[in-house]
Amino acid sequence: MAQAAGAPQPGAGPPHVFKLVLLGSGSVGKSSLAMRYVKDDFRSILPTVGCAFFTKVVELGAASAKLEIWDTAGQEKYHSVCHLYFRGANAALLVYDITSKESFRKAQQWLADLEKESSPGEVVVMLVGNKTDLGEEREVALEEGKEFAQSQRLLFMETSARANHRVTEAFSAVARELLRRAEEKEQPPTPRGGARLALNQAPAGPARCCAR
Ligand SMILES: Nc1nc2c(ncn2[C@@H]2O[C@H](COP(=O)(O)OP(=O)(O)OP(=O)(O)O)[C@@H](O)[C@H]2O)c(=O)[nH]1
Repeated sequence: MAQAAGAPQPGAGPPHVFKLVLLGSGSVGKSSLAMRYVKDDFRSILPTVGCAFFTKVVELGAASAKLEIWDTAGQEKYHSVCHLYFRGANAALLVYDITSKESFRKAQQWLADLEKESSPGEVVVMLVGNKTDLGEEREVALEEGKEFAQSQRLLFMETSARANHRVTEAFSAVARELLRRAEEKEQPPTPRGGARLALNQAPAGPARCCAR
């Protein structure tokens, strides 16, 4: 009998559930990225008040992950409230607008705030430069984003929610890294006390940059 689309494979466990927060200044496109990813839609959205919530199951080969996506308000007046949403986050998309140097500077502050609320390396963070469709107004060079991400050992990608450029790739790359860490945690300890990466340890080697 044909299996319903999206039904779990026999023997596969329930999907891992991960909390992912979208962080960044007002108007950088956090809600638009979430809307594009979850509903494949782009439309004018009012500024977020507090937080919006979406879920999406990502199929990655034999494994699947359920992302609980928390879209936080970027406007300064909501800043203090946003800290509440950081708690228990497994991943963060740290979004800036490539046409706004200020939003890039603020992303660095958001990272510092996130680090205050979590142990080092505990959260998978991807730096996202959004609005690549506005290339002519670009204020933040691709290299600047890449270099900052590398220096902080973050994943990195440039996207356009409007043009649907690399949005799914960004969320999928984060989900893949979350699953990789979860599977690593589930592995039995290696014999003879061999070295194994701690769950909260970033993988060795340079940060994986996915920018185009
Ligand atoms: N050109 C272009 N505009 C975008 C893109 N993503 C978002 N926008 C526009 O940027 C504006 C802000 O988008 P939002 O998604 O509301 O931004 P936000 O970061 O969620 O804003 P807050 O809710 O205030 O934190 C809207 O006018 C969007 O249509 C993009 O990739 N390209």
